[in-house]
Amino acid sequence: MTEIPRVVVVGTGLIGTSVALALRERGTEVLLSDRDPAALALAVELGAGAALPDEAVEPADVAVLAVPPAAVGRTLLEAQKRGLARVYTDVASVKARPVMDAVDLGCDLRHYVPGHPLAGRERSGPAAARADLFLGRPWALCPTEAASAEAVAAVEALVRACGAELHHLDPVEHDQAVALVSHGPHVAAAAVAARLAEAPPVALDLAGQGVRDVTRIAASDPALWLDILTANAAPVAEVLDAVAGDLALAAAMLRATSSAGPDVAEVIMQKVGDLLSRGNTGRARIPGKHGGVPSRYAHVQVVIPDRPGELARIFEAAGRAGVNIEDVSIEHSPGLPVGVAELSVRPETAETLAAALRESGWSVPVLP
Ligand SMILES: NC(=O)C1=CN([C@@H]2O[C@H](COP(=O)(O)OP(=O)(O)OC[C@H]3O[C@@H](n4cnc5c(N)ncnc54)[C@H](O)[C@@H]3O)[C@@H](O)[C@H]2O)C=CC1
Ligand SMILES: O=C(O)C(=O)Cc1ccc(O)cc1
Repeated sequence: MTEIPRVVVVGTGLIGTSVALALRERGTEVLLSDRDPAALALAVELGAGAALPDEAVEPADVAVLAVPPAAVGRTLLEAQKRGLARVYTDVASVKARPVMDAVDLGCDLRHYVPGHPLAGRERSGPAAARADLFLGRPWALCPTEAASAEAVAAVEALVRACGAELHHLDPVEHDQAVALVSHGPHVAAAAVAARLAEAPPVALDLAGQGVRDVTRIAASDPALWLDILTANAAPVAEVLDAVAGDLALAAAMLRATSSAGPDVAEVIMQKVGDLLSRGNTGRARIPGKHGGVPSRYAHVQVVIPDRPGELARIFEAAGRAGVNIEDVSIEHSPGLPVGVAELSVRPETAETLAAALRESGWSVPVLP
């Protein structure tokens, strides 16, 4: 029997639907609600749970509010008025503002445990949801002093059921931390990606993995991120000032070196070298860099020629081998004759798939 038999999820976008899918796998009964009927219908179709009826329901163990930060306070108030659950949590990327809103609106703080999973994607909506999104990822809980021990324990059980790692922080400390590790980097990624908006095709054709890595999160929903940045403005501004300072110094040094003699140029460039070295140090301090994020799937990489129908043929070959493809991503640079498809499959089927694809003529690197 699962520790949390019944959960309500309000907001069936990327995060709400991912939470619901993760809990469904553990046998939790999930009721779903969203003001957007299409988002709700798709989440239900994906197997994330059943639609919350309009009439009164037996209170769930926990209600997860997975709506944008500015909507958390009001959504909490409405959910508590309806008596949707015994305990409430949210997943918003900022914590101090939603807590303040909840206080100002007179919400019941004893049964509210603010939370934030540090896992997500650059895509929104239920279609992007994944049951394994939170596996091994940090999930911050920021209970106020008013929160009851039982409420905290219930939300802790929900976080563990999603496979995430618990971190307890104060809301203000949380917001400063995420300014550094999430919100500041987001704006920096957007600034780098914005350079490409008007870049000539000849430059874009040369884009490799580096620029893709640095700009991936720049593809995120601007409306959601405006909400996040508005709610965490001062801490993010501080991080951006520091990044801008480093960039301005690097630009000044690069400009100076082009007109300096070789000896002076070497001294000037040392400043840029210092920044690159500090970058190495900072990057090395990110936990989990060796193990990466745990995933329940094995990943089979296939080199695919850039011609119509190639993916369909791979799927057919996988089907003939009796292997179900759980997910697929493609790395492909326009103009290059080949790309790499990464097929996510259950680990016990990876060798079968690799062998079947090799037999049909595809190049499949040896599995790790
Ligand atoms: N996108 C990400 O990678 C992450 C997002 N978060 C947080 O999770 C929350 C949800 O974000 P996503 O799932 O990415 O967004 P999303 O846009 O995919 O989903 C949000 C859903 O909430 C619904 N919604 C909006 N206002 C509502 C309201 N007042 N009442 C009921 N439903 C409402 C929308 O219709 C939408 O279906 C946000 O607070 C965000 O800060 C947390 C971690 C990661
Ligand atoms: O896409 C990613 O890798 C992210 O890290 C996304 C993300 C966005 C917002 C959050 O509050 C937490 C994580």
